[in-house]
Amino acid sequence: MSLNPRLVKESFALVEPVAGKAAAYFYGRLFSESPQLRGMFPPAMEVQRDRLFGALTRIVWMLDSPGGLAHYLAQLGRDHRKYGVVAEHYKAVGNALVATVRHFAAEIWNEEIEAAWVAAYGMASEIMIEAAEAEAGTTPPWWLAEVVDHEQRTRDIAVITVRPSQRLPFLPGQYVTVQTARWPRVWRTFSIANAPRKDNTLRFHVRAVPGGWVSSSLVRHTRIGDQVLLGPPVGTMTPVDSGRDMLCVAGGTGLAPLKAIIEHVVASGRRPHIHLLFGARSASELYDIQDLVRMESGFPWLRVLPVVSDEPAYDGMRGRLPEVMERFHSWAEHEVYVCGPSTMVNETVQRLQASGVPPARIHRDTVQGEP
Ligand SMILES: NC(=O)C1=CN([C@@H]2O[C@H](COP(=O)(O)OP(=O)(O)OC[C@H]3O[C@@H](n4cnc5c(N)ncnc54)[C@H](O)[C@@H]3O)[C@@H](O)[C@H]2O)C=CC1
Repeated sequence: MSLNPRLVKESFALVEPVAGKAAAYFYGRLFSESPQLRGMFPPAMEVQRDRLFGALTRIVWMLDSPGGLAHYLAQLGRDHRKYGVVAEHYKAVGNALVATVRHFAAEIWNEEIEAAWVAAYGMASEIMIEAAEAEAGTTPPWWLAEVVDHEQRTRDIAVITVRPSQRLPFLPGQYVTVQTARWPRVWRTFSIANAPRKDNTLRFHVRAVPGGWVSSSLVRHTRIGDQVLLGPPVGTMTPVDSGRDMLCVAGGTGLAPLKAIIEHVVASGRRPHIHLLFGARSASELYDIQDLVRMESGFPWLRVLPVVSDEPAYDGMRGRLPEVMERFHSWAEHEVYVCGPSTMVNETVQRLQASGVPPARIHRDTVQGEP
């Protein structure tokens, strides 16, 4: 059996347009064949279904770039330790996955395509299992952390500081999954908003989104002294030490990882010029501006530029972030970091590329928020 990315992609193209149905079919197969696995998943499966497809789509489209894929799969494998996943569970998942693609790509299905899927899944699961096993014994599958600070910055946004009971090593710009006592087995991702600290604390910028179980629980129902669980750090938007000046474009709580990156650069002793565009819908939503102004006054090479999009009376820089960004000089020589709502990130990245910033100097990450 050999890897055949073309056959996998061609058959997956028939599944993608019916992603919702396919995910439901997949979990139906999985739980009917292995009912003991149901308890590992949250009671409500909607977000889980989207995640499955998000990950699967990413894997399928990355099959031609083995280096990036292996890195992604290794992170995924390490992250899955927190669910209690062990090697034998992968077989059940593989069977359900192949059955699902066979069902939805029935019109073109043949032995060759089946072999391509079995080979691709075998390769992917092997990398995930090996990465997970390599960490067993040295790194915990998840960390217990105590909430040591909870600042309500707006009605919906809180800045929360936690201290894990064991050291949690991470790189500035990475994110972790968080589980609260209120919603067992429901994990949501949040970026760590600080560079690694001696006291081992981590900060999160959390907006309670409508229908967001974990975010609402963190913003509205969590108090100092409460405990949360954290998954291992993941993400590839980390600072590049190229010596170039930097542009950071932050939409709302997408500020979190960019603040960690800036904190890291400031502490490194390097002196690049950093422009931080921090966008919010209204002035009152510029929830971290005081902290940022403090950072700016301690590091003269940092310029914080608050931008407000939806408040005509705002007495400062107004407009949509991707457009405001273009009012300045060219960013073609900068290292650029972008984070926020996905539509904002996509448009910002497109405009940067169109204006001549090479893709390799544009750094972004795809963090899945709630709901
Ligand atoms: N909390 C965290 O740790 C992290 C959050 N994120 C993501 O960041 C986002 C933050 O959301 P909110 O704070 O609710 O932001 P928001 O909806 O309040 O918007 C923040 C800024 O982005 C701009 N914006 C929003 N949609 C836009 C669009 N379609 N085109 C151009 N500009 C647009 C707004 O004008 C505003 O300046 C979420 O999608 C979240 O998943 C990403 C990484 C980490």
